[in-house]
Formats: sequence, structure tokens, C-alpha cells
Amino acid sequence: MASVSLQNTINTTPSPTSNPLTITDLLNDAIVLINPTVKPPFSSIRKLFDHLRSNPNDASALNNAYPKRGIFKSAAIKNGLSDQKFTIDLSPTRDSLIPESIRSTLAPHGMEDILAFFNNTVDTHVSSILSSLSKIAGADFSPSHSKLNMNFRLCDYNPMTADPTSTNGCGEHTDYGTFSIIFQDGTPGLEVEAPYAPGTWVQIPGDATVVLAGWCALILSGGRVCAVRHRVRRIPGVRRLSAVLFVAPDLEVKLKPLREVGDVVFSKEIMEGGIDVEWFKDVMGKRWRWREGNLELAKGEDERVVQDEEIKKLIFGC
Ligand SMILES: O=C(O)CCC(=O)C(=O)O
Ligand SMILES: [Fe+2]
Repeated sequence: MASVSLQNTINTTPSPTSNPLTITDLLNDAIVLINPTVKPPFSSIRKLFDHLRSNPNDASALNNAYPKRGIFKSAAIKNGLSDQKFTIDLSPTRDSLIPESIRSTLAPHGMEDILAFFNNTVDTHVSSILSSLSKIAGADFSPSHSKLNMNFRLCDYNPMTADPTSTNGCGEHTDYGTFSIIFQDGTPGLEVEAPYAPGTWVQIPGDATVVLAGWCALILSGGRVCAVRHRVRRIPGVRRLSAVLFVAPDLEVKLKPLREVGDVVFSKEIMEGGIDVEWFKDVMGKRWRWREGNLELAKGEDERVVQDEEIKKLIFGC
């Protein structure tokens, strides 16, 4: 993505001196930093996580509103190998399934503020980001995003997990959808891989709000938009909160380039439009739920396969 405003405070691993590229070179085309008009209500986010952890009945009632996957995920309490974080996964659909009685129980614990924040962010930012992506792609993204397929995620990188010493907050991955907006509470930890220097991780300042693109944007744009790998490193003993808005194409959209392909070679399946967003989300979802500790793989499924490698095979055919 274009026009990245990067400060000198961004550090890379390995250190910038060992790399001939400047920081701007490293992340240009990868992310955009925005100055959001609406700030996340981090005190409400903290309150809601604390409430759900100390009131298991309310947590179960919330999860029963969406029994397919649950809403409050706390596998990291028991699993020291998964991502060491708790999450609350909301969406407009999930929101509409939460019974009034649970909503009013959770309202004083931050829920209403949080939903209002996400709805406000959608109204303020989504269509302008879709227009920017359309410009970069040279193709209109709005028809494939007419229903606004979105998810709202809250993350709590809490020191009180099964492995308090682990630095793994969120393993490296690329989001499946079109773009994600990541809001942070001021605590660093988010790192982005430089697209033209694989293996070089750039630390994003903790107060930055970042827009990064996912696999669907790369495919729809014919390779003109980068899908950006990122991860979160935990600082042991330090709590970090984030709020993420994920935007993806409508579920029935065929995932193929909207115009002729740029410098990228896509698999036959992609070029023929054999994969739709719903199927792709399902395949991706299985891997990320495993990484997050919320899914056991079936016997014979290879736990060592890295999510991004599997997905690259599907998209690029090798
Ligand atoms: O917490 C963050 O800063 C990023 C989380 C993330 O990348 C994700 O949940 O996909
Ligand atoms: Fe992500």
C-alpha cells in the first residue's frame, strides 16, 4: 500500500545498520499508518476482559450466543504453546445474536462502548480505505464488498497465561481478508515483516494505528497490493491490549484477480475462480484457531505446517 509515514522510532530486527535499506524502504507498500478520529475505549476493553475472566457464568452465557466458535477465547490459560493472549471475537452477526439480557449484563462492563467504537470506525474509515485500495489495484473493490463482511477482535496479551515467560503473543501470519485496522493501547509488540526483505521484522511503535492488507486484497488486485505478514511479541510481565477491525470481501465472491495480473503468477484454481471467500476463510480459520489454541487438529493433520506456506501453495500453486 502506498504513502507510509514512518518515524525514525521504528526499529528492525536485525538492526538497521546491518541492512542497506532504510526503514521507509522496508515498509513502503506494506502498511499505512492512520490518525483515527475515533480512539478505542481501552479502559472499557480492559474492564470487559477482566470481567469475563473473573465471571465464568457471564463468559459462558456470551459464548452460548455463538456456540459455533464462541466469542471469548481463553485457551492460553491452559495452553502454554499457543498464542499467549485472550481474545473477544465480535462481528455484526455475532452482535445481533447476543440476547438482550446478556447485553445489559455486560453493558456496564464495557461492551456497549466497544461496539459503538467499532461501528463508528466502520462509518469513518472503511469506504475510504476501500477506495485507496481500488486506486492501487486499478480496479473497483466496492462491488465485492457490498455487504461489509467484517469481524471485530479485541486482544489481551495478558501476563497471566499458562506460560508467563513466553514472548509469543501472536504467531506470524497474514490476515485472510482485504484489510485490517490495528489499534494499540500504546504498548509495543506488533511487528511487520518487510515485504522485500523476508525475515526482517520491523517493530511498530505502540501508539501507531496501522492498516495492513490481507490475502484477498493481494488476489483481487492481481498482486498489486501486498499481503503483509505480521506477529506480536509479548514483553513478559507487560499487559498489552489491541482492537482490530477486519474487512473481507462478501462470502460468495470468487477470489480471482479483478483485472489482468501484474508481476505475480497465481494458481490455476485462483485464475479460474474456483475458490470463493467463504471456503478460503474456512481453510484459513482452521489454521489460525489451531495457532490460537482453540482447535485440535484431526489425527493425521500435520501440526508443523505453517499457515502461510499452506495458503501460498493454494494461491500461487507452488
Ligand atoms: O494485536 C495485534 O496487534 C495484532 C493482532 C493480529 O494480527 C490478529 O489478530 O490477526
Ligand atoms: Fe493479524
